[in-house]
Amino acid sequence: MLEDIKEILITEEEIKNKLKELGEKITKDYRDKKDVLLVGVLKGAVLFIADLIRHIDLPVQVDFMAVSSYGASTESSGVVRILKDLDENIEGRNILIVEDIIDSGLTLSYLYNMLKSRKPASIKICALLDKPSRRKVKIKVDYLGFEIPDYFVVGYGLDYNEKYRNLPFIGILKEEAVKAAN
Ligand SMILES: O=P(O)(O)OC[C@H]1O[C@H](OP(=O)(O)OP(=O)(O)O)[C@H](O)[C@@H]1O
Ligand code: HPA
Ligand SMILES: [Mg+2]
Repeated sequence: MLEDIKEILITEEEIKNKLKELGEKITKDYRDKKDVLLVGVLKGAVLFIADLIRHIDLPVQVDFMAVSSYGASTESSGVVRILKDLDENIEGRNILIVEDIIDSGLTLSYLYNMLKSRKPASIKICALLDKPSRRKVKIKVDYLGFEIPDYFVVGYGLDYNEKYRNLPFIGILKEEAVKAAN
């Protein structure tokens, strides 16, 4: 796996420090809110949400949605497929969507609008990575880890063709590795 990585963009240590910062900010902002539900977006956000909730000092609940739009490509198909919906009703609840990356923005824009139509009390977005140079639709991010340049990145939950999710850092994939998998 490591031989397919061109460069480490964000180290394990940098991720750890950022999560602490984000968790503290979320704890402060949501202190007076009741019924806070974190919605993790599978599969990419699994590592992020698992580590982030350990830094949130509030009685939050967690649910997941599974969506997929990339498949075995480095370009979004533009079609967001819902593979698993939330288990619970979100009407009147305070929703924080937790995503690993905002690239074209198509996934989050779709999810945000869909969840908003279910009448939550509030809805905000927390994303570990933002690649603004590739944006196709406007997204307002409330909590952001890192802004990154236009590279296809893997690790810490992010995959290419379902591989590399278990790397502990965020790395740039070598172009040969992209070709080899196709
Ligand atoms: O802003 P966008 O261009 O829509 O890209 C971001 C989305 O793409 C990836 O998901 P993917 O479809 O690869 O599913 P996965 O999380 O299961 O890997 C990523 O985890 C985000 O959900
Ligand atoms: O750079 C990326 N890496 C992995 N998955 C992604 N989904 C959107 N952008 C990316
Ligand atoms: Mg993916």
